[in-house]
Order: sequence, then structure tokens, then C-alpha cells
Amino acid sequence: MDYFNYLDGQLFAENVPVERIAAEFGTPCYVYSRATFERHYKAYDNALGDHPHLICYAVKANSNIAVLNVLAKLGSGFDIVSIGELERVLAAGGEPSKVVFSGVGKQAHEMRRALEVGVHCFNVESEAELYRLNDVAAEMGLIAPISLRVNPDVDAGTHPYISTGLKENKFGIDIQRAPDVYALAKGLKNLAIKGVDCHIGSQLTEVRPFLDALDRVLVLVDSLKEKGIELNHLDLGGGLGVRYNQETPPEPSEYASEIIAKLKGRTLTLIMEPGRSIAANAGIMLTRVEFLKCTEHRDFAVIDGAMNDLLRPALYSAWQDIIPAVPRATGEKRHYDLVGPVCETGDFLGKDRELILEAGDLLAVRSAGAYGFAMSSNYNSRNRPAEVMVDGDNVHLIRRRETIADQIALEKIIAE
Ligand SMILES: Cc1ncc(COP(=O)(O)O)c(C=O)c1O
Ligand SMILES: N[C@@H](CCCC[NH3+])C(=O)O
Repeated sequence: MDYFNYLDGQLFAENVPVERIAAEFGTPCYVYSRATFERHYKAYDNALGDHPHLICYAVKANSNIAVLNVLAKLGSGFDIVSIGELERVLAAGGEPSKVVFSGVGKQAHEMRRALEVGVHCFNVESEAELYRLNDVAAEMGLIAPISLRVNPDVDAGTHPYISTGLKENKFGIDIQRAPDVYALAKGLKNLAIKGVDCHIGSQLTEVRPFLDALDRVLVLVDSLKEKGIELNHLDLGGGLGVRYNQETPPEPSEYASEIIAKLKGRTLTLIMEPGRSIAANAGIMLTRVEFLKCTEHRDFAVIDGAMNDLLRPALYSAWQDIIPAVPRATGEKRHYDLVGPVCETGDFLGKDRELILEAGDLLAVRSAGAYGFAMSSNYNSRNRPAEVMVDGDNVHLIRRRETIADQIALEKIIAE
């Protein structure tokens, strides 16, 4: 459920017609719904109910500080993968004590900063990282809280680029080797073992792979306990999918209840790191049709949004719904490829979409709140879009459109 709906023949974001937003802020433009972010966060919080839990929204999905702030106000924690993300969380008023630090390549300066502000836990992905973290903590005279991210070798059944829990993936520590690595961590003086972590992939549309991973992780948890290593928390990562097209992913309530049922008798705090399932359907990207170009072979609608603004279709052949802001009652229906102005054949946001269009029409690309702006670039020297947050009747500009001056501000011509 989201708050982008048609009313009297035009698309609204909460109580505001998206045409009005496009007229004021231009296109392409990302539009987020605060009520939808809140609804999605609360769906997790309610689903986890009385079970001790911490929801750490995955900042990578949408890292605008206004988004982080909306979630922080609800009590959200954050999953970060870089110091840049940590600084965003702090700038947004997030609590460092609710931050988990994931990622395969944490640098010493990043560890230092995370220790300085006091993050909740480091999700450590290799032995080399354990040693580095222990050294950094020792230099600072601190104890670093850690979990090991284990790789349970389960098939998440998702796109190969976003599957992370298989043996051949770069992520985590092979679960078979995990007991030895825990023993190693136990022997390092400046580390404190807190939990275990696993994240098997993104856009999962079934609970089964999560449960398979959990079964394997619980075997590990129990075997560690026998060896005197008792864990406080279990971090199951993110990964719950959303509906882009015909998918029917489980609701957080269904997902959470099946997970909690498996934990019976164990006093483990549950940490979850949802990104997409909180942010994706809380955002759309508005784009306008520049030209219609109907050829013998194909009908193109050339739009002002492109792969640099929203990369997912080009990168994963991802399908995102594209709908008109004001559907036309009459006119010729055609099957359009919606293509941007970037000089790449892969620059499309949708293919073969049946629409009635005219130049100047405003379109909304749905489910663009996650991995949308966050993955945008300046390719072809295009200014990245504006971002706005709708809150009831109000529209807040939360990132102004870039300018060419912004783009070249860090560059310099060499003398002579
Ligand atoms: C470690 C980690 N946690 C959480 C997430 C968020 O995943 P999702 O957006 O699928 O919920 C990711 C991204 O896949 C991740 O790599
Ligand atoms: N960026 C991806 C998901 C990767 C998740 C990060 N581990 C997407 O748009 O679907």
C-alpha cells in the first residue's frame, strides 16, 4: 500500500496532484511520500511486536537525509556500509547506538569514526577485517562490538547481481568456517562478540530462503553456545521484495511471524535491515515526454528521464511500472519504448508499454523510492534530479536539482 493514487482522473502523491509538483520543481524529479515511509516502517515494527528488536533501515536504498530523519523520528536504527552513510545518519539526527556497520571493505578511518561515535555493532565479513578492527579499537583504547556476517550458502532465487548468500559471492564468512572465526574473535582483546549476521540477497519474493538461512544460522548459534560463546542478537539483514509488476512478496507481518516462530526458546534480539521494502514504493520518479518517434520498427517515447537518473532498468533489465499523470481518455494506444536522451542503447526506463501519449505528457515511474536517486550519476553531464517529499498537503524540496556549476565545482583546468 502506498499513497500514490488517482483521484478525479489525475495522479496524486498524498494530497497533491503530481502535475503541480512537476510544474513547480521541473522534471525529472523524485517524489516521496512521508506517509508511505512511515507506514512501511511501522509494518515492520508492529510485525516484530514484543519480540526484542531493532529495525536498521538500509541507508543505501535511499540516503536522502530527510528520509533518514523521518525514519529516525520513528525510532529507526540504520544499516550503513560506508562512513558517508554514517555521516548522513548523524546529520539526519539518527542515533549512532542504533547503527550497524556492514560491508566487505571497511577502512581503518571508517572503523575509527564508527568507534568514536559508538555504533551498535560491526558486521565483520572476514578474518582480515577482525584483525584490523581489533587493532583500531586497541589504538583507541576501546572495545569494538561485533557480529560475524556468515554466508549460509542458500539460493535466494533472485537476480544474480543482487544475490549475496551463495558460496561464490564475495559476502560474509563461509558458515562452515564460522565457529573457528568466532574462536579467533574471542581471543582478540579489543573485540566483544555480540551476535551473528546474514544477508542473503535482495528482492526476495518468498519467505522460504530466509527460513533456510535461519535454520543454518541457528545451528551455528546453538553450537557456539555449547562452546561458551553466547550471542545477544541475530541480524537477518534485509532483502524482502516488493511488488514491481506481478510479484506477490510476503508482507513484513508474515515474514516476521515465521521468523519469530523459529526462534522459540532463544533469547535473541532480532535485527533487520530492510531497505527496498521500506523505500521502493514510497517514491516515484516524474518524467516528461519530449518527443514521440514512431518508426517502421518501433515506437519510441523520448523522455527527459534517463538511465543516469534511474539505473535499475538498464542495469538489471528491471521492470518498473510507468503510468501517466493524467491518463488520456482518447487517442491512439501504442506500444512504446520509453527511452532517455543518454547515448547508450541500454538507456530505457521501460519497453513495450501500451500507452496513449502526446509530447509534453507527464509520466510517473513507480517504485522508484529505493535504489533510484541513490544509484543516479552525472553520466552525459546530466544534472541529477530534484527530490521532494510530500507530507499531506505540503511539498518539501529535500534536494534541489543540480546545476552545471555543481557538476564542475570540483574540477580544475591545468595551468598552460
Ligand atoms: C548488508 C545489507 N543489508 C541490507 C540490505 C538491504 O536490502 P534490501 O534493500 O533488499 O532490503 C542490503 C542490500 O541488499 C545489504 O547488502
Ligand atoms: N541496487 C539493487 C539492489 C542491491 C541491493 C544492495 N545490496 C537494486 O536496485 O535492486
